[in-house]
Parts: sequence; structure tokens; C-alpha cells
Amino acid sequence: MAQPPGDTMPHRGVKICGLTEEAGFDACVEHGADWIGFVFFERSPRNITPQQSDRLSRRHAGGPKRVGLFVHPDDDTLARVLDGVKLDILQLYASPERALALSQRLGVPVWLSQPVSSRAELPTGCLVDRLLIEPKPPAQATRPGGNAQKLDWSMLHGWHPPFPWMLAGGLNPENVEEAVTLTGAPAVDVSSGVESAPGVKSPEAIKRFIQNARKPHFSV
Ligand SMILES: O=C(O)c1ccccc1N[C@@H]1O[C@H](COP(=O)(O)O)[C@@H](O)[C@H]1O
Repeated sequence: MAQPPGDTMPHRGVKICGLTEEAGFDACVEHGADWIGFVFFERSPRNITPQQSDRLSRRHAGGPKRVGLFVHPDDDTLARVLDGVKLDILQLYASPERALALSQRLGVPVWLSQPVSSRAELPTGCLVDRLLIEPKPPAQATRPGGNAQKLDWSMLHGWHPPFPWMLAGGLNPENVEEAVTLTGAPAVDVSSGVESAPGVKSPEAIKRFIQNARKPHFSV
């Protein structure tokens, strides 16, 4: 539903994904990110071990919820990571059925990444706690996300699904305000767009991304 500027705006959720070092993590806490993501995927420049993520996470009690990102994880991988670090939410690249089964078995909220390339591919239902709407990766990509690739936001125009979702893919401090204005996304996720080098977060970019994502806007 469109809202004129000046009305009470709903809180726009912000997730900063792929934290590996202290400065980035501290910036997320300081500037009020809702969620931070740890990537447990070896082919990512943001890959982190359970022990490293646990050390980072323990720098601050409370703060953003800790999201663990997994790409088609087997049961052993999940068990090993969950043994090493406390995660509040699992973000999965998996089939909806596998995601649902894991959520029921592990008793942890599960988000599902949903790559799309056209409006016709937008999901009509959600079996888990939230969907992340993002572009399909380029043909030569070595990972399904975290490629700084932008979705064609126009495909989300007027899309108001009855389930929680989040916009991801190619967002950065400069374009996030336009992205939320055009899509009405209730929450946004960024990884590459707040980095000074692959896998190294920029505290300054994190601050600007969070501020710009939450600027009041007139959603269309
Ligand atoms: O960040 C990664 O390295 C990554 C690796 C494998 C799967 C997903 C990954 N990141 C997620 O991809 C999207 C978009 O990222 P970007 O902002 O375009 O870099 C986001 O959901 C990240 O959580």
C-alpha cells in the first residue's frame, strides 16, 4: 500500500551479509542493522568458519540477529556449523520442501533465496519464514548470490505478496533508496555493495546504506 511522505513509516529491515571482520560487524551494530549474515560457502570470498563467526558474534551481546547463509547444505554441514556458532535464522539456497523440512526439524526460522528473472517467476506462496527475491546469477558465476548483480526492479512494481520478503542483489548505498521506492520492499539485503574489496566490509558504506534504506519514501 502506498504511503504519502510524513505518515508514520514502517520500519524497513536491513540485512548486511558476509561479515568476516570486526570493523564491519561493529558498524552493523552501531548503525542498527536488523540482521547480519555469515556465509558458510567455501567458494565465496566471504566464507567464514563457525569458530570465526562465533568469535565475531560474541563481540556484542544482542544487536542484529545472526543469519547463517548456506548453499544446498547437507545435514552434516548444518550440524557442524550450528555446533560452533549460535544462529538465529538460516538463509538457504535449497528447494522449498528441503527448507521447510529443515525449519521443522531444527526449530530455527528459515529464509529461502528465490532467484527470479521475470515477473512470471515471482513466487505466489511461501513455505518458510521469508523469501529473498534476487536475480538469477550470471552463467559464469561460481556462486548463486553475492555477485553484485541487480534485479530489474520494474518487475516488482505493484507486487504485494501476503508473506514476508526481502529485496537482494546489486544494492548499494547509492541505489537502495530508489530500489525501495520502486519496489516497496519491506526489507533489503546487501553484501558486495558495502565492501571496499571482496570480503572486506566498509564501515562508512554500511552506515550510508542503512541510512538511505530507511529514508522515508513514497512507495509506488
Ligand atoms: O555473499 C556471498 O558471497 C554469497 C555467496 C553465495 C550465495 C549468496 C551470497 N550472498 C547473497 O547474495 C545476495 C546478493 O548479494 P550482493 O549484494 O549482490 O552481493 C544477498 O542475499 C546475499 O546474502
